[in-house]
Amino acid sequence: MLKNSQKDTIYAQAHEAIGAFQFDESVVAVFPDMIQRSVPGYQTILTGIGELTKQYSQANTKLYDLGCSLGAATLTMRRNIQVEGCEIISIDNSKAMIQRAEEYLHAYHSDVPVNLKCADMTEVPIENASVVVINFTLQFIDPEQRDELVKRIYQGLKPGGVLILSEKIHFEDQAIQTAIENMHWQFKRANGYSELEISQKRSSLENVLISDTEAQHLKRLNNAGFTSASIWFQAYNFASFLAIK
Ligand SMILES: Nc1ncnc2c1ncn2[C@@H]1O[C@H](C[S@+](CC[C@H]([NH3+])C(=O)[O-])CC(=O)[O-])[C@@H](O)[C@H]1O
Ligand SMILES: O=C(O)C(=O)Cc1ccccc1
Repeated sequence: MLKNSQKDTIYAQAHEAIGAFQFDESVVAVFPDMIQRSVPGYQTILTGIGELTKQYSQANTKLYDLGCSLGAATLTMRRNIQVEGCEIISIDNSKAMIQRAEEYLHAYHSDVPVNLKCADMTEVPIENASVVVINFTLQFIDPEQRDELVKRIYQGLKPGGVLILSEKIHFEDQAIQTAIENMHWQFKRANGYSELEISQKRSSLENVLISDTEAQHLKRLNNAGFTSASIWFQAYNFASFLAIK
């Protein structure tokens, strides 16, 4: 039986001390609601991942969803593969996420095999890949490990393969940062989050979600070997990059 997703009220009550944000069972239970109400453009990005999968998946290759959570990107990739012999490898290091993702993915039939694994994405080999998706997860990886991971992805991609990387970003210019961060908080208020919920979640993400700027991302992609790389979608401080090998 597929469990229904619940409304996110995790930070609705006042807490004396706010612990570091974790992808545990309580977050898993509310995750679809949480991400939808917190990330502007999330649905549009999933649609774009489907379109790019249609364009760039190559026959007899692997597609990766690194930091898959409940498998939302995996599902849209799986629906859009139109070539033979593909396999999707979906990785998350939260056991609670992977268990629930199994239920979601088995709820729909598909001929494309999905290999769901509970593992650290920095330790998973990437090989014979046509499409690699990292949808809002590089931001949770130790900044010192990011360059190496993106390099390994470049090396594991076939010529003509793509990396789709979505991230919360910040801005070098403090006035721009303040303006755009305020727009994000306004988006959350409009989606029913209270001031208390917004500020407590913000504290819990400190030192957990460590964002880069657009320039840092593009430099990392270029240094890894990608000569074609650009933002293809942005809503406030949430951006998605496309890098083509
Ligand atoms: N080292 C790691 N290795 C593997 N997974 C990790 C690691 N660190 C964190 N995670 C996992 O990365 C996911 C990030 S959520 C991705 C949304 C999804 N992509 C979506 O399209 O719905 C984004 C967000 O919550 O902002 C969580 O499930 C973590 O357990
Ligand atoms: O909620 C936020 O402020 C975010 O930055 C996005 C987010 C969404 C889901 C889990 C963690 C962070």
